[in-house]
Amino acid sequence: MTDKNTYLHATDVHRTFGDVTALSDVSIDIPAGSVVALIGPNGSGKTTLLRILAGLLAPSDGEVTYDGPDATRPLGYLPQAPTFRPGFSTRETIAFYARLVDDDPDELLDRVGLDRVPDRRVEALSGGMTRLLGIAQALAGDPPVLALDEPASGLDPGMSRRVFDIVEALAEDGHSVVVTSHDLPLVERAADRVVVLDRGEVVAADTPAALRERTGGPLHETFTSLVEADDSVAIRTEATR
Ligand SMILES: Nc1ncnc2c1ncn2[C@@H]1O[C@H](COP(=O)(O)OP(=O)(O)OP(=O)(O)O)[C@@H](O)[C@H]1O
Repeated sequence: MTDKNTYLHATDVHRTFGDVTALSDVSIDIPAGSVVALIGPNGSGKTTLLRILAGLLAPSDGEVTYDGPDATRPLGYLPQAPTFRPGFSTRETIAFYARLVDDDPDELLDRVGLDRVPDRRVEALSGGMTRLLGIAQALAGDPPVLALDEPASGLDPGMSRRVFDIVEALAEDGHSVVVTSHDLPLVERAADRVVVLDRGEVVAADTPAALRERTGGPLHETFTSLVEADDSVAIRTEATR
């Protein structure tokens, strides 16, 4: 049975890469009007799950269903390392994406704080600015579901907060937002629900407050108590990439 206010469902998702199991029987719902944060150690399967949720990678088993409203663009996606075609300015780049979905490029740039550098070539943007342009691209067309892979990574504290403010505002507007992040204080502040992955499995899925109650301390303490202290999996799988 699916909740009609849940825009995206992943059911029993399993994904392998050769002999590496990246995800094992993962089931999660991404409700409308909320932020779901995927957290977990490096190599725990967050990006793989996000890409499967975004329809960019097929699960080896299980399924993902979109149950949101009809939309020109149902889902916006920010990759972990957004790249853009060199030789074009920030505004030309976002105008390309905006035109596809009848959106306003200047508003998109303004939303992510890039309105001051419309003429800068994309190859001259800093790492953080490139990420912000990626977020603007993901927002184009106002998709009901946003899947953002580490949107605040590499950003200064002010910009990180701004990005998470955008994330929260999107949820308040009724969007479904699923986000991966290693910034646990920001996750704790912004997420309605936190899914903790470890070695491809969901080891906890709850509200930040409920997770905090497990240890009585901040989210990073719960995180540490939930995930196994062993980096051998990440090292082993790195060799097969
Ligand atoms: N294309 C691939 N080929 C082989 N293994 C892969 C591939 N993509 C991911 N993996 C493996 O799947 C596992 C999960 O990787 P994933 O990138 O989803 O982790 P993550 O939680 O996003 O990590 P990080 O926090 O470092 O970004 C890792 O062990 C990784 O090495």
